[in-house]
Amino acid sequence: MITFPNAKINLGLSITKKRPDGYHNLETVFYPVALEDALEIHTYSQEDKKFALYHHELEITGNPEDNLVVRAYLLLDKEYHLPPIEIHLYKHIPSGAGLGGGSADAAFMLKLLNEYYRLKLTDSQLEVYAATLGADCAFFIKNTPTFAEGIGNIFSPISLSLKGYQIAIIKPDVFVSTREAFSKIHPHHPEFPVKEVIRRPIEEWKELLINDFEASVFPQHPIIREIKEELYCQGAVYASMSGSGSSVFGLFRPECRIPDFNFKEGTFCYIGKL
Ligand SMILES: C[C@@](CO)(OP(=O)(O)O)[C@H](O)COP(=O)(O)OP(=O)(O)OC[C@H]1O[C@@H](n2ccc(N)nc2=O)[C@H](O)[C@@H]1O
Ligand SMILES: Nc1ncnc2c1ncn2[C@@H]1O[C@H](COP(=O)(O)OP(=O)(O)O)[C@@H](O)[C@H]1O
Repeated sequence: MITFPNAKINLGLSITKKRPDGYHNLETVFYPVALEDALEIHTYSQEDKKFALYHHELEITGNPEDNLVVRAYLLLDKEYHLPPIEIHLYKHIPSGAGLGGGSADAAFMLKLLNEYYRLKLTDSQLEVYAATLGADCAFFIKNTPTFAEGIGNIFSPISLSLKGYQIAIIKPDVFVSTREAFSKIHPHHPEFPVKEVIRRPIEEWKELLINDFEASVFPQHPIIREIKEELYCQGAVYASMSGSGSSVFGLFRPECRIPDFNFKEGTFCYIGKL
């Protein structure tokens, strides 16, 4: 059985408070994007080991047992004693991009196992499992535009549709550590709360909708700021870094002709429709 975990972007991201447990409270809108990995599982005939993971295309660092799809499988296996499985992960969403690719893979693995082995878990139950795998992982269970607060795990649905808009996602060949990005933030409540700005016309977002990580990440990696500026030069109605970086997305009106970008070699570029 096969499924297609998709990326997300952050529309606005305010870091409001450092918590006693070291994590931070934040406010953001997660919006799904059709940039997809492919994830396939089969029951494994060789019963001497629990799983075999094969990944294809983009590289993922780390040991197989640390891969989030494996962690998702082992989490459900602990409760439901699943058969051994063979996993094929075709990676198209760049890692460490602020696009939530690892979290999407994990959430889609939970949904896939639920269907394949008829576990009859509800979305709410799947969200509880997903939340243990990563702060933004549970978003991908329902996978609809969502306002997130708390550590990024308390959700309320929002009615926001960007249907018809085009999106460009550009990721330069630089790595931003989420943990390090948080350590450079001075938390504060925003002048214009994300939840309110998002209800305004998209033309107003450029001045009002802010990703707090940009202020700390741009000075260290000027290339990310340059990409954002280029997206505005090319006609984006709104552009921003996603999550803690290092990708930047630009939203373009349906009728806008997106040019062929000419970024440095090693830069990831995706153009699609919302
Ligand atoms: C901050 C966001 C916004 O979208 O960044 P991106 O991952 O998308 O870039 C996400 O919520 C991230 O979610 P996720 O990537 O799952 O975070 P985790 O693995 O749980 O945490 C990585 C590290 O970031 C820090 N962290 C994470 C979330 C949070 N609310 N406060 C934190 O301080 C912690 O130091 C933690 O060890
Ligand atoms: N299935 C997976 N896909 C991508 N990264 C994974 C996966 N499993 C574990 N990881 C690890 O998670 C880290 C963060 O990846 P990812 O979630 O894609 O980035 P981000 O949180 O910036 O959106 C990577 O450095 C990688 O080592």
